[in-house]
Order: sequence, then structure tokens, then C-alpha cells
Amino acid sequence: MTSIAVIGGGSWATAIIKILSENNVSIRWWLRDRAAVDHIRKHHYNPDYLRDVRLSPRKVKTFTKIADAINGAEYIILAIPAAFVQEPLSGLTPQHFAGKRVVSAIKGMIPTSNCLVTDWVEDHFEVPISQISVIAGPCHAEEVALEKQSYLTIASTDAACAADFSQLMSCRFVTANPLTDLYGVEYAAVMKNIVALTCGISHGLGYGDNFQAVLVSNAMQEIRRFVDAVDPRERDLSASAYLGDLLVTAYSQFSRNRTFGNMIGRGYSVQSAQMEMKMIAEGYYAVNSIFDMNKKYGVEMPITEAAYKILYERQPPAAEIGALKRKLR
Ligand SMILES: NC(=O)C1=CN([C@@H]2O[C@H](COP(=O)(O)OP(=O)(O)OC[C@H]3O[C@@H](n4cnc5c(N)ncnc54)[C@H](OP(=O)(O)O)[C@@H]3O)[C@@H](O)[C@H]2O)C=CC1
Ligand SMILES: O=C(CO)COP(=O)(O)O
Repeated sequence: MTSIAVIGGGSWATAIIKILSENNVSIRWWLRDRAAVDHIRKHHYNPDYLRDVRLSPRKVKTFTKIADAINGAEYIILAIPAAFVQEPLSGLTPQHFAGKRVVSAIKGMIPTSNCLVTDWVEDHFEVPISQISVIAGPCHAEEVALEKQSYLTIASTDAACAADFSQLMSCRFVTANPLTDLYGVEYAAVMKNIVALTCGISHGLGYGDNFQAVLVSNAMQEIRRFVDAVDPRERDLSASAYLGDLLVTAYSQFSRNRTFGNMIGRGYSVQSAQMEMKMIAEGYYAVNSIFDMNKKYGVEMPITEAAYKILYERQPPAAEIGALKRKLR
């Protein structure tokens, strides 16, 4: 039986636990909310996210201290939005991570340093990069809860590491495939959130499917330019880890980033949209990180720039999407 610590109590953590529970695993789940822990111990479902997902008390144990959750675990899965992942892990040291594999389920960047979560884990906790992987691919927690057929990609620089964890993340309704393009997959996952957010803004402004199709096609080219500049290597961006993830997030009713953008397009301020949404839209933070990073690379990125001007320079969405409109082909 494989022992796996899951860090984070939101929708994606809950969905990942549902997938893993289909296999021969023992799950050590850390949530920051004491009341949620008590509730799960008593009622065997998460009171705040995906309430329909039943949690096996035999397989899933909850913890209020991270060090206890990761004690004895072979894998540590991080499933907290990137903007908030540092604080709960701040009491941990490289010793806590020694000999363990780390999996990032996070599609975001550490905002204070603009670094990928996997780079942060490697630097901060001295985990060899070959022992780190990411969970990627087009997969919404809500559809996992409904057991709708889904596909994931597990990316690691080490093929065996990716293959091993792919097995654990495959079940009746999920097929997980390994890939060795760790950085390409991770950057693409961060950037698709920016695109979904911009799709949402356009939709909120009244733009239709015709416009969105062109926006998404241009976005794929923007992702290619940026990823090639940051981590040049042969990769097939039409694979589901890249294009598939972009499509699901840009078009799905479940997308947090699209929903957030839609509110901005309809006139909400960033703060009021964040307050109204019960979940976190990673894209808001990603816009700032990627925009900032690109000062070094100088890649042509009209979509990210438009999103940055709207979200961080408070430029009117209608004017910025209007200007973007003239740059799309
Ligand atoms: N949802 C999905 O379908 C997918 C999500 N992802 C990625 O998974 C990651 C997690 O997202 P998701 O589960 O959807 O997010 P949710 O908004 O559903 O949950 C956020 C989680 O983060 C916790 N959190 C918020 N602020 C803090 C904080 N300051 N300190 C500690 N914990 C905090 C929340 O705790 P609390 O409940 O106590 O507020 C909650 O457990 C993101 O990077 C996202 O991009 C990837 C693929 C699919
Ligand atoms: O990454 C995700 C699905 O693959 C979740 O992000 P969204 O909720 O914004 O689509």
C-alpha cells in the first residue's frame, strides 16, 4: 500500500483523493481548517468543496499538522493555490522531505519570486528534480466528482517517476499518462489560466464564440512563443496536457479563471470578483508573474499584456480587449 500525503483542502485536493482512493493507497490529508477536519472525521465528506464525494475512513486520515501528515508518506502532493502554498509549509525543512517524492497539483507560480512550484520545492526543500512531478491535463474537479471519464498527464524530468505516479492516478474513470516535459507542461498550465481569464473578460463584455475561437488560437501561439523562449525543446503542444487543458479551461462552465474573468468583463472590481467567488482563480496571480518574467524574455504576448493592463493597471476592459482585437489574426 502506498502512503500519500495530500496538502490542501480545496476542490482539487478533494478530487485527487477521490481518484487515489480507487487504488491501494493510504492517504494522509492535511487541511488548514480545523472545523473541516472534524467534519470529515465525523461525516466522511468535505463540507466546503465537492460535498458529494464520499471519503473512505479506512483509506483517508485527516491531520491538522502538516508535519504529522507527511510523516511516513512516500509521496507529498501539494494542492494549495501557488499564492498561498509557502505559508503553511514554512515550518518544514529539507529533512521532512528527505526520501519522498513530491507532486505539484498546482497550476500557478510563486508570486514573490515568479518561480515555478517545482523549482521552489527543489530549491527550498532540496528535493532532487528527478523526484518531483506535476499533475496536468484537462481535468476539472467537478467532473472527477461525477466520475466523468477524464485524462491527466503526469510530467517529470524522470520517466520512471512520471510512470509510477501515473499508475496511482489512473482508475476506472481517469487515464493518466506520463510525460518528461516537466517545465513545458508546468508553464503551459500556468498560461492557460491567463487565457481562460481573458476569454471570460471578453465573454463578459459581450464577445461571442467566433471571437473566442480566434483568441484561443492566438493564445496557443503565445504559449508556444513563451515556452520555447523559456525552455526550448521539442514538444507537441497539440497534446492534451497543453492544448487540451487550454480548451477545457477556456470553454468549460466549471472554469474558475473564466468565471473570474467574466465578472471583470461585466464590471466587477478584482476585489469584488475575488470575494464573490468561493474558489481561487490562479490566473489573476499568473498574469503578474508571466508579465514580469517576460521583461527578461521580450516575447510578443498581446493577450497576457491586455490581461495585465486590465487587472493590474486598472485599464478599462472594453478598451483593452478592443486594442487586443486589432492584434489577433
Ligand atoms: N479545481 C480544479 O478543477 C483544478 C485545480 N487545479 C489547481 O489546484 C490548485 C488548488 O486549486 P483548487 O483546489 O481548485 O482551489 P480551491 O479554491 O477549491 O481551494 C483552495 C484551497 O486553498 C486553501 N487556501 C486558501 N488560502 C489559503 C491560505 N492562505 N493558506 C492555506 N490554504 C489556503 C483553501 O483553504 P480553505 O478552504 O480553508 O479556505 C482551500 O483548501 C490550484 O493551483 C489550481 O490551479 C488544477 C487542476 C484542476
Ligand atoms: O486547471 C484546471 C482544469 O484543468 C482548472 O482551472 P479552471 O477552473 O480555471 O479551469
